[in-house]
Amino acid sequence: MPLRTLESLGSLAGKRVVVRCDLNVPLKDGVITDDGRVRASLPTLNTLLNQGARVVVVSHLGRPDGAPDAQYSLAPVAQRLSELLGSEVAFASDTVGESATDAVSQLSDGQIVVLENLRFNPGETSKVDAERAEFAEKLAQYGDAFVSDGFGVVHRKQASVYELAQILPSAAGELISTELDVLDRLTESPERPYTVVLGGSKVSDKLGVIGHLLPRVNTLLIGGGMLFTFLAAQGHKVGSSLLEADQIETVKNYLTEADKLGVEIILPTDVVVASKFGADAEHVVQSADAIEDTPFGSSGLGLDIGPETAERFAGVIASSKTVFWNGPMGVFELEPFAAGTKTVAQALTETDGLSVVGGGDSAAAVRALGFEDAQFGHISTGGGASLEFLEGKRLPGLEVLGW
Ligand SMILES: Nc1ncnc2c1ncn2[C@@H]1O[C@H](COP(=O)(O)OP(=O)(O)O)[C@@H](O)[C@H]1O
Ligand SMILES: O=C(OP(=O)(O)O)[C@H](O)COP(=O)(O)O
Repeated sequence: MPLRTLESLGSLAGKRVVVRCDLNVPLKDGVITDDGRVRASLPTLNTLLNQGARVVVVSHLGRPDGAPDAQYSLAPVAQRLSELLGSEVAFASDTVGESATDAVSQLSDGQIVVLENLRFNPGETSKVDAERAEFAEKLAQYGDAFVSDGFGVVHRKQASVYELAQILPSAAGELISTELDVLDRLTESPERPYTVVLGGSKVSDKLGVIGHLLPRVNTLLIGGGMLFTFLAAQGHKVGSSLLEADQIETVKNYLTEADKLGVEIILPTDVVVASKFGADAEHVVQSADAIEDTPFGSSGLGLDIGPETAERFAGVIASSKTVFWNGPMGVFELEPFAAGTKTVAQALTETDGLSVVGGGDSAAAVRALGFEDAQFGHISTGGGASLEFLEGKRLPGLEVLGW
């Protein structure tokens, strides 16, 4: 079934429309360091505002624990949205309380409010269906219709993504439609060789997709926080690096399966090992099979792929016809550990084939390192979401919109 698009909702003039965006932007000391996801939400919001809808924006930011936590407030995001729209954006200091109710009731046609972080409420991410449904009912009181446009969360079965879409007349926004157009090209008949580059820190989330990706790709390049579980699976010690010890057996199976399928999984041969997590840490380039043999011993932690690995990855990317990349190769936010991510990004900009970068931090990384969006085939706002899409999974946030 085709995805229900905005047009299916008819004219929304004068109607209250709840819009689920993914405004989960990186923040440093309360300042947005990359506003890509806010910009990506503009087409749908402008379409609705121009129609004269009363727009109620909901989003999560970070992973707070189901209770208010000032460091995850959406207030700076509402401010940035106002600057980008060039008009006033109201902000409610709660999600379904008095402030939200007042702010929504005061909206006139063509006006917009951002409600506080959805994940300040335990119902949003609850594992109990009835709790999510109850929270969705509360959100539904603010809308006559629902537009789902947070592509980065369509793989999450959460109240504002799934249950809310079942309560109100609902459709996908323009961002979701655009994202799916590009990602469809990667799933239907990707030009080969097809390479997927994986890194980042959401290791347990993303290790799970590898099994499903293996039959679809020619080569997998593994960097970022994910690489240490692979090294451990090969029997190497990884010091204090990020490690998912309970995934080691699964990773061993991936390595065997890849052999059977003739898929190459390329692991780093060298790693940048640091004395601690910080920009001022001492650091050395070390062979990936001897991470603990540095002056930092078992307290050393791998924070980037090494230069030999980065060059090897760049070579594979250059000779690929389709490349999808999710997850920075290292802690790019700290200058000493940004080189691997930069080399990989540069290689993607130089490939003749289709290059797609996915993920909030990956997109932020390429921009922070000085690349332009136009140098890539597509920059997706969703990392986990696009990976799960590419592995052929049914995504709850899309299924509920008819897909
Ligand atoms: N070796 C590493 N150890 C710890 N964190 C890492 C490492 N490599 C990359 N990261 C971190 O991964 C984070 C991004 O991961 P993730 O959220 O999975 O990516 P995305 O948002 O693009 O999907 C970045 O903040 C980066 O600092
Ligand atoms: O940043 C996000 O995903 P991504 O890091 O996979 O791109 C989305 O906002 C989803 O956030 P979540 O992984 O906390 O559900």
